Amino acid sequence: MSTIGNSTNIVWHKCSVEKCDREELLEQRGCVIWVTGLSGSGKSSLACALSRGLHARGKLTYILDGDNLRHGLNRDLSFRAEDRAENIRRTGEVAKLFADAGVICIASLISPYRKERDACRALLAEGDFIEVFMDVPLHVCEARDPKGLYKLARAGKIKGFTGIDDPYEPPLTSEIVLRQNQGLCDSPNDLADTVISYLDKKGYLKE
Ligand SMILES: Nc1ncnc2c1ncn2[C@@H]1O[C@H](COP(=O)(O)OS(=O)(=O)O)[C@@H](OP(=O)(O)O)[C@H]1O
Ligand SMILES: Nc1ncnc2c1ncn2[C@@H]1O[C@H](COP(=O)(O)OP(=O)(O)O)[C@@H](O)[C@H]1O
Repeated sequence: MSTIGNSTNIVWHKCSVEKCDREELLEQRGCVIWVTGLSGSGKSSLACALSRGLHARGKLTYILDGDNLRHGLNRDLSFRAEDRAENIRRTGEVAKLFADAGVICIASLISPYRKERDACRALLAEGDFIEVFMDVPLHVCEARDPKGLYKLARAGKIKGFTGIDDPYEPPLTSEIVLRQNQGLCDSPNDLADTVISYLDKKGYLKE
């Protein structure tokens, strides 16, 4: 018997069908691709391009997008530091379940805090958490501003907006860093190809 969090007297129930069996069926390895970066850095665009690219190769993916999760699972959470931390924790746990199902799970959230991202990494086996840092400067994200949120934040109409008056802690040791090249950004499809090549090289797309 054990105590985990607030649950007491709970015992893990193991099934004879395991992750490796599901992976054999799917002909791929389950993992989490964690896409982090400022609002407007291209996380959702990359996630979609990646999902499309992998789908075309016959690989099963699922996207956990911050904005979308806040419509359901995380609808009770605000953008206060502790709620962002809980947002990331929950998403990390869900992503872990998808990876255990054998799915290539793409989580795209601002996830501004290093500590919480690293805690999500720690939930997965070595190598199964692949952090992708959208290293796009604030001024580029702000110029894009597709939802007009930076404008509102600059006008003081949104408080605690990441990059303006709320922190973003860039990753120090991401598996993949996607940044502009001589002031130009590759297209989402080209960026997705970089991630797909990484997955291929690491054996996550085994036929
Ligand atoms: N205060 C504040 N700060 C940052 N972002 C804000 C805020 N308020 C609303 N939004 C919109 O919410 C989207 C980010 O949600 P996330 O769940 O990814 O954020 S976090 O990981 O909990 O920090 C984010 O979406 P993206 O632009 O796709 O990143 C914003 O559109
Ligand atoms: N690689 C890219 N190059 C140029 N513009 C991009 C790129 N990726 C996304 N965008 C544009 O930037 C804006 C924000 O993209 P989005 O994927 O919604 O970012 P995020 O999910 O990080 O907020 C959108 O207008 C999108 O069309």
